[in-house]
Amino acid sequence: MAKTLPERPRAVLVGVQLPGVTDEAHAADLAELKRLVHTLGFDAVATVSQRRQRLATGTVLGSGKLKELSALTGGSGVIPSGAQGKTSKAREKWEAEADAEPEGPDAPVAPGDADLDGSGSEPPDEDDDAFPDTDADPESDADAEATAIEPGPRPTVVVVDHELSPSQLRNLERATGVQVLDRAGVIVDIFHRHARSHEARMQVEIARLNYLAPRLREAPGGRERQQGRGSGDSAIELDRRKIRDRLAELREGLAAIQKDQDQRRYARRDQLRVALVGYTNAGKSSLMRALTGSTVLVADQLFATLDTTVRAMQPETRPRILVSDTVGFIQKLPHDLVASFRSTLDEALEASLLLYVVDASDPTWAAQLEVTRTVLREIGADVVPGKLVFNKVDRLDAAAQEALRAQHPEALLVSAHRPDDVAGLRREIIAFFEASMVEADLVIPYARQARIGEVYEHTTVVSQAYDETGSRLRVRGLPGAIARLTRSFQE
Ligand SMILES: Nc1nc2c(ncn2[C@@H]2O[C@H](COP(=O)(O)OP(=O)(O)OP(=O)(O)O)[C@@H](O)[C@H]2O)c(=O)[nH]1
Ligand SMILES: [Mg+2]
Repeated sequence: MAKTLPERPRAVLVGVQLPGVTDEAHAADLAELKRLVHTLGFDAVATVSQRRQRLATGTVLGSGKLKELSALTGGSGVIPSGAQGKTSKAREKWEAEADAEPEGPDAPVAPGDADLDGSGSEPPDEDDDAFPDTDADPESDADAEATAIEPGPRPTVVVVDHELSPSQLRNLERATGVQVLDRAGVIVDIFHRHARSHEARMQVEIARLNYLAPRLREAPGGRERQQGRGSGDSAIELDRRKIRDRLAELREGLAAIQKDQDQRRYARRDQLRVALVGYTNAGKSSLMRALTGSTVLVADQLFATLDTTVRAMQPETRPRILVSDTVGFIQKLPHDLVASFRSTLDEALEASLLLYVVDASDPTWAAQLEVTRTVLREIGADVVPGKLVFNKVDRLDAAAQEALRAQHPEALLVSAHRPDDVAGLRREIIAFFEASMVEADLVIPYARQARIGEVYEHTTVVSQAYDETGSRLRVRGLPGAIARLTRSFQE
């Protein structure tokens, strides 16, 4: 069976637990990194974790841990001074030693884990293999403790749970002998792979080039590359110029698309709009599907959705209510990505109501909600009225649901998979808009009867009467929409 599956590259995860980060938070971070890596198509087969006061400037990890990591990947464990070719020797050595590596499940890491807190007696760089088991990881199958590694071919990628400077990246690549990615790089790559619409693709490319540009400047083996091309500094300079040109081209293209969208947005200004926002994988698209009957992509992946989709709630209300599905958030989201998705988000955030969708079955939901709130605050969307929606409650037992209700009496508890819950959410949404609607009279002269459809589109018509001037409609709608209709029929 396994043979029919294509081979997935194997990755080693690296995380440093900094002061102030609890064991749980650290484990959750690494579990999330594992999911990110999985989404990218790699299998995380080992985790190297270390407690440190700060990231080691040159290599993130201390020298002992770096050796341990490199033993897994077949690297030398040291940063060669410009020389190449040590890797293969180290590999031979590693192969010879591999069998001797301690690998037992009862390796003495657990006790260290328990008594490390506050003891301060451990050397800062070494020995700190204690890594809390990642049972928070929903996809956890065989989890690695420190140096434990799943049997199989040697990992070919190292993924570090921190943002790396270009030189840290280069040093780690030299020491481990394999490709090294940082968390931001993984996220950028996932975005790159999942972007569908023209706009999303352009936005991601901008973020990607911005991410790559500084790394290119100090590219690993920059010297080797220049030698290869035989053109010295100018090779990098050329690449940089190409990137600049491409960025300019992309920004121009994006501006054109956005102009187009501004127009469409303008046309929608009177409509009732609600946006689903929240952490990635919370179930926004699932709720979107359930509320609108649309077929947006739902997937157990991080960042399945990158485009804002807008659909009318079904069955259609009068006036109709538009629902937007948006890109999800994640902690340590690369800044450029937030910036490049700003316009996509802006569109959604023009909504009158934000539904903060939370995966209540995720033990870290509170931290995820905080990330969502922070990003929305940063883009100025915290002033939009919001409603907390705990999703996936079908995975919670009654006691956990009760606790959640007690903690957040204002929130709605739903499962996107239960039609009754979705109907309840729908009622809440309608009630929200009802509450902000006002009643008014509109007079539509006979000469303008052809445009009466506009009234029905933007308001609820309570009653209709005719007199000598035209039809007189009693309507309910948002104050802005009524004001605009009144004006347009008086002109
Ligand atoms: N058990 C359960 N699973 C759910 C529920 N809602 C969504 N899911 C699952 O959660 C996963 C993610 O759902 P999506 O709707 O794609 O989540 P999203 O928030 O749109 O995620 P991104 O677009 O990646 O940010 C999918 O596997 C869904 O089937 C729910 O209420 N209960
Ligand atoms: Mg989605």
